[in-house]
Amino acid sequence: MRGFGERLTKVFDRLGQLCVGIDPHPYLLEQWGLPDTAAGLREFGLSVVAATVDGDAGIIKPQVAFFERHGAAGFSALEDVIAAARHSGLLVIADAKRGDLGTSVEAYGQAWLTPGSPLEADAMTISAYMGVGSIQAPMELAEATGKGLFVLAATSNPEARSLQTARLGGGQTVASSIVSDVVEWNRAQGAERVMGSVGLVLGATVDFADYAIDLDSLSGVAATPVLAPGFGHQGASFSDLGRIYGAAVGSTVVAASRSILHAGPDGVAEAVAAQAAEVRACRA
Ligand SMILES: O=C(O)c1cc(=O)[nH]c(=O)n1[C@@H]1O[C@H](COP(=O)(O)O)[C@@H](O)[C@H]1O
Repeated sequence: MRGFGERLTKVFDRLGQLCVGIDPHPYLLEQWGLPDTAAGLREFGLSVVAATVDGDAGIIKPQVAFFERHGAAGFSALEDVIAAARHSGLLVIADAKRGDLGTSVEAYGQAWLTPGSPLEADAMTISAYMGVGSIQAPMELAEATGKGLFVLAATSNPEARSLQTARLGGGQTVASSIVSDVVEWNRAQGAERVMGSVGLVLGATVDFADYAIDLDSLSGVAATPVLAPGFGHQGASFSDLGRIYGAAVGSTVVAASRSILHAGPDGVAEAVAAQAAEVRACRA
């Protein structure tokens, strides 16, 4: 069985590093001429999946919260969107940002990472702010099922800064302690891997020096993948990819949602194609 890190490497090689976010904000639905209902979200999501395939990008990231607003019908729409994406060969990162402990977080992991489950994705976002040890069960599940996780470390929202740069007893920042635990996990799973399956969320709007995050530690054997939101609407530019991510740029999933989706139903495939090409060019 191929691990998530290996599958991600293959997508990077084939199509590049752009990840298209599926964030069906009510204002976007209106702009797209769709109702803010589960049916509207289904149509929106399926259109973005088709545009991602047409625009030659390989990864999508549905924002679960927008679907959850519509309860069971919203989850049913999300199941259809994820299934269509996976059927088209896209890698799906469920942006669920779940965080819990013990058997509860284990169940969240099972919901998104178990092969054959209704919401089966390729990876999910997860919070370790109850301690990295609290997400041990989904980390083990991801390894066992060939799935991936992206653990929130230095998030793109400015209000996270004071918490995530706080220093622990040993002097490490909270964010850098999450980074080192995850890097260690990937190395412990086997040095023969090009890329590990447990990644980190490191926002593109963040100054990692301020967070005392050592980007060099993410590269090398069993590199730690990075999920990088913050481009476009939140202010970061693809042209700064190398400056922002340094040694980790080769293992970075470059995520953009509103800056693509605002192109509307008629322009979204073109917007995906343009941004995917721009990311490839910045990495060339
Ligand atoms: O986990 C995420 O994807 C995430 C982490 C983070 O630090 N910042 C962040 O913006 N995100 C998500 O990335 C998406 C950003 O959307 P845009 O700002 O429209 O590109 C939203 O779905 C956010 O919830």
